Amino acid sequence: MTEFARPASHRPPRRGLMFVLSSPSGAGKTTLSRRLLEGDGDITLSVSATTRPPRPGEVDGKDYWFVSPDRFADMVRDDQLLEWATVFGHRYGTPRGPVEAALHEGHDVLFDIDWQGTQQLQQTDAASDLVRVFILPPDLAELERRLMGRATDPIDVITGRMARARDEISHWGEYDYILVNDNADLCLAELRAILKAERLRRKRQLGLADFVRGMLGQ
Ligand SMILES: Nc1nc2c(ncn2[C@@H]2O[C@H](COP(=O)(O)OP(=O)(O)O)[C@@H](O)[C@H]2O)c(=O)[nH]1
Ligand SMILES: Nc1ncnc2c1ncn2[C@@H]1O[C@H](COP(=O)(O)OP(=O)(O)O)[C@@H](O)[C@H]1O
Repeated sequence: MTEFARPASHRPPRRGLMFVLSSPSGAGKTTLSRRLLEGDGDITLSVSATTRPPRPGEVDGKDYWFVSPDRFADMVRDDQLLEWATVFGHRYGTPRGPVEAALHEGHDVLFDIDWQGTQQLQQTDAASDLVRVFILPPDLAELERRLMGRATDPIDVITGRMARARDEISHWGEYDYILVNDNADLCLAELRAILKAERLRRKRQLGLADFVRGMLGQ
């Protein structure tokens, strides 16, 4: 097959996009986002702030910024969060500074946030930069098996997460893409395909008109 290759230096600069992953707890978004980030130098994770206590193995500043309720309230008051919500009795929010800096530099940003946060981002000026992906489990029994198998939460917390799963899933219609995470390799390949195609959208190619004019000598 013939490839119409363009040298990278001839590519017009691109506008960064906001890649949102939501799912009921346990469907696999943390696993998938880690793998997506590993193989892609153009996208960075938005590390959320949360008042939830760290799970074993979670690292402050990498998985989350673990903050006190008072600190979180200060961040809200000082408008340091792009969006925030209460989930499972704890507060979670997206620090504004790192996201704005990454987008400004033309990098994409990955968000692991719930439907409430996604709705809030949708209402900002950045709505046209949003790509919203919802990840479904194959079924609810498998979701529960994954939460149990992850073994990071006590049984009452797992019960709470299962109770909220239906509510989270009911928001699937607010997303651009719906994936079923049955086979993680397949789901990852689908995520990569979405990201690749979204990056090529005309509206994200800054300076495209100049690029084409230059090509045509106009
Ligand atoms: N709105 C919002 N939701 C968040 C944020 N960070 C995490 N969440 C959501 O909070 C929920 C609970 O996250 P977590 O306690 O890590 O549990 P997990 O989803 O089972 O790994 C998930 O639905 C996350 O997507 C955030 O910054 N904003
Ligand atoms: N496709 C899959 N098949 C089987 N298990 C999976 C799959 N994807 C994720 N898991 C497992 O399910 C559990 C929950 O995944 P996780 O990524 O923590 O979910 P979330 O971040 O959505 O809460 C983890 O133990 C993970 O290894």
